[in-house]
Amino acid sequence: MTAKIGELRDPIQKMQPEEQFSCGVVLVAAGRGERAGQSAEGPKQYRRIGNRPVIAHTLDVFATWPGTGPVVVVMHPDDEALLAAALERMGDSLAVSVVHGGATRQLSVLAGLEALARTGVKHAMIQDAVRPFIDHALLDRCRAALDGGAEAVLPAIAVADTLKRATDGRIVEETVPRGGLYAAQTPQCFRLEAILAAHRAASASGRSDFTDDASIAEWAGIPVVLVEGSSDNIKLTLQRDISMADERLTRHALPDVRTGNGYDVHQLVEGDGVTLCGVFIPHNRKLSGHSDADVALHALTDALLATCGAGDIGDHFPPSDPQWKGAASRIFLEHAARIVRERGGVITNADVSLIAEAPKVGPHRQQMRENLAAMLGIALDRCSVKATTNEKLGFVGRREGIAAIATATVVYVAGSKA
Ligand SMILES: Nc1ccn([C@@H]2O[C@H](COP(=O)(O)OP(=O)(O)OP(=O)(O)O)[C@@H](O)[C@H]2O)c(=O)n1
Ligand SMILES: C[C@](O)(CO)[C@H](O)COP(=O)(O)O
Repeated sequence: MTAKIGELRDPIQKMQPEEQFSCGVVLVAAGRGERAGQSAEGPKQYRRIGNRPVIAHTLDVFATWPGTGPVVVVMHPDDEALLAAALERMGDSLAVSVVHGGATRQLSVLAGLEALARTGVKHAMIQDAVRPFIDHALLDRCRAALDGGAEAVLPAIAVADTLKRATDGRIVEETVPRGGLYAAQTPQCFRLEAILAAHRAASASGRSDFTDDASIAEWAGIPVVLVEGSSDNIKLTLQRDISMADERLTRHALPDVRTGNGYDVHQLVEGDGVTLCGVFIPHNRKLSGHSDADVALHALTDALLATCGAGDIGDHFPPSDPQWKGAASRIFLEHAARIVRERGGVITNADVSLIAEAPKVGPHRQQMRENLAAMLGIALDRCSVKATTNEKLGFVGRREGIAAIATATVVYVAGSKA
């Protein structure tokens, strides 16, 4: 993703034609994170949790949510390099622009809203960069309230602790009844025109100390509707919040191991040999197909694509396309491996079973495994080729065709785009 200060791409380009919802995001990230303390990685929004900057996790949630329109990131002028590095792996799924923030959160939000207003979107979600644990269900609840006509939507959770008021933080004065009290979260969502007018008015009247945007709406007389927040949606405020977030994403995260399977069959016709796992084996038949009909590589290509929901071989290489006539099937497998890697996948195993009465696979097995290892760029002991006859049963038994079954195992790294 490349974004320059002030640059903003057309927000509508991301929208489906039939989609009425047009909502941009203001992501405030211009704070100094003083309560969290100093760090070599920069202010808290750039600290690494789960091996990625906090802000990248937050942006990821919007990048994968279908309602997201243009995003304005509000940054501190000193953080240009930190932000550029954080955005580096985001890909092109978001239309991001960047503006400079102000001395308080309120002023930063105003700068973001002014930029977002230039895109023409109807709604704005205002989000703290330091709340990386928002989720799609929460965004859906906010969207439903906006779709229902709300001018201002506040995700919040009912206060669960008993509340005390104390004079100097040491001597309790009273217990505050907690009924009807809620802890405010972000994203706080608004009809853009309404919240921008409220923010401008607040600023013009000399106020710059509102700690959230719902309170500016309240101040301006805009009714604020509550939706259920999420107890996971904490704001990373102190060092211990950052440590806990890192622990949650790194140490306790299950490895994202995925398997995909693939199956393919090609007919045997008169010919002089078959190609299996890239090895040509002389034979009195050949496999018929649009490409070189390497049934093993086709099954493995499908298995790899299945680990990241990337469709099947026919989606990428339509049999109707003349350029694939007679093509070497390694092109298909290498393409699938590239897609997996681009999405953060590490291929850890490739297993192919061939089902054929003839020719004999055994003498070629080692070469086939070496071919797979080279095509996938992985170690030989992660590649397996097996063969069996079909005990003379069915179409394989009648030597009318050869079938292949493949299983791919891929580990996707935390924060990958798969
Ligand atoms: N002048 C400011 C202050 C805050 N924020 C942003 O508002 C969000 C919530 O603010 P907070 O947690 O208070 O962050 P900081 O102001 O950075 O923290 P601190 O008060 O500890 O310095 C953060 O994403 C922060 O980057 C901002 O964009 N501009
Ligand atoms: C906007 C906010 O995250 C809602 O809870 C919060 O008000 C930010 O507060 P801070 O004073 O900037 O930490």
